[in-house]
Amino acid sequence: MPEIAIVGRPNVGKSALFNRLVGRRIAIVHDMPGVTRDRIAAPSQLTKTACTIVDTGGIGAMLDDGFGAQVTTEADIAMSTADLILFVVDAQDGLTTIDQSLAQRMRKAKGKVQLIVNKADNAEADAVIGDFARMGFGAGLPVSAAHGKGMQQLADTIDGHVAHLEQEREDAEEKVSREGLKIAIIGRPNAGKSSLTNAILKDDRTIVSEVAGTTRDSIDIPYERLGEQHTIIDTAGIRRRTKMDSSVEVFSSMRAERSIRRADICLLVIDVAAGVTAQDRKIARMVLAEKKPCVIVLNKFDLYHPDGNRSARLEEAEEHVRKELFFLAYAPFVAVSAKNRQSVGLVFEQITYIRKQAQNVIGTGQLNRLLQDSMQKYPPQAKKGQKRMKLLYATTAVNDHYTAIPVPTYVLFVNDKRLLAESYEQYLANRIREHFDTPGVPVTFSVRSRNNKPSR
Ligand SMILES: Nc1nc2c(ncn2[C@@H]2O[C@H](COP(=O)(O)OP(=O)(O)OP(=O)(O)O)[C@@H](O)[C@H]2O)c(=O)[nH]1
Ligand SMILES: Nc1nc2c(ncn2[C@@H]2O[C@H](COP(=O)(O)OP(=O)(O)OP(=O)(O)O)[C@@H](O)[C@H]2O)c(=O)[nH]1
Repeated sequence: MPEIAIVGRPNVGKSALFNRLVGRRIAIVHDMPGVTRDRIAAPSQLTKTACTIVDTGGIGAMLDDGFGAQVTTEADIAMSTADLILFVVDAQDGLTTIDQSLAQRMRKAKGKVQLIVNKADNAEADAVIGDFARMGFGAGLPVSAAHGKGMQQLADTIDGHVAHLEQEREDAEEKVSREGLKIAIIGRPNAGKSSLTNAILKDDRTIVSEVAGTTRDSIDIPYERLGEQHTIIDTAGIRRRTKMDSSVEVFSSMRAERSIRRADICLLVIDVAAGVTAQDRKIARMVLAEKKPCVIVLNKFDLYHPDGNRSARLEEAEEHVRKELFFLAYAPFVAVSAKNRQSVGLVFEQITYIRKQAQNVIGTGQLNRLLQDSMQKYPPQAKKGQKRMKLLYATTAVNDHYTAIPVPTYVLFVNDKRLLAESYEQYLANRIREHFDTPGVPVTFSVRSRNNKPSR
């Protein structure tokens, strides 16, 4: 559901406006540290379209170092999470320096900022409205939350914006259904990528050969499966030329990288008979770096201790692969024999399951509760002489454009990101994984604090 955030310095009337929009009379108090979205977000009652109104006021209160920092943090949260920001100023106070610094901060999100001039109760107030235009967000919409003035125009503005978003989403969905799921088949030369592609397509459109790196080029193969559109990106090796022998691996990893970027999901083909090699690890790291959904395909399983019992072999193979590719722990794996077209259906079972589970994006309220709860159970350790890491607020940012498999980034707003240890981040990631079953999709964080620019 689209999110409309109300941002502004203290006392401009954010709560009053919030209450108007959500149809509540009583003011909401923000006296709890670590307020979660539940207490400050509510469905809009005034608009035609369904959306959530979020009052950011109070989120930054935990910072206890002045409302300047508080308001800035709230604006940052709104910018990274909201679909539309209602930037509220006070017609009776006129333009203040805090308004101006907020404006400065929000300039990069200009397209989604709507200036609201509140407390425009009467004609006198209208006189100062022109001043606010200096901030660069237009003249602003004059309203009076206290008297209910301008509420219809405000509702119309929000509706207009939501309709625009809806159109964008529909266009993107249409594109996805047209193009289908883009599946990159990657792996080192000779792992069996072409064989897997053929097994999937059940014909011999690509040439399979005994020599490493024989396939001509990476190719996009559109095809339909059970009424669903897919595109297979077959990242084949390169033509083997004698003088190029030593660079075969370099070229193939460049190709792999390009394919990974374009894909919605990667099938990382491992020649299980040969074991995980340095090049497999390199390609796996590319998948992780691009934050792509992934299934590990253990190919040539027919050659892996063929006489042993299947489940024991599988267990052993899994142990090896998990150990070698520990950083790709989110990726489920399947053992197949592409050449014999064995178990190839399992690959699609995984893809379908991943796709289905990925549609359940965690709600902000749930996420905040889970993380606060996790932090209470096992609080972050403070190093000597250092502050303890505090989580102000967490939210989920799904990659901007609609994709077949959305990959969320968990945005954590903390007091100081330098206090967040990698092991602690891992702990939080594991908690998320435990509670929200999204196999095949990486759990990644973007950690922000007011002292530092976002870097992760
Ligand atoms: N005259 C007038 N007063 C208003 C209007 N809207 C809000 N107020 C008053 O302004 C004061 C602050 O309103 P709030 O809604 O609490 O402001 P806020 O921005 O949420 O404040 P913080 O919670 O401190 O961030 C209250 O005394 C409101 O009654 C308005 O449209 N006109
Ligand atoms: N035993 C066995 N051999 C396989 C299997 N899959 C592929 N192979 C063989 O492995 C070799 C390489 O297979 P390809 O599909 O050409 O591998 P590729 O990854 O596309 O190779 P490049 O084009 O070099 O990147 C061929 O000889 C295949 O017959 C399998 O499941 N079992």
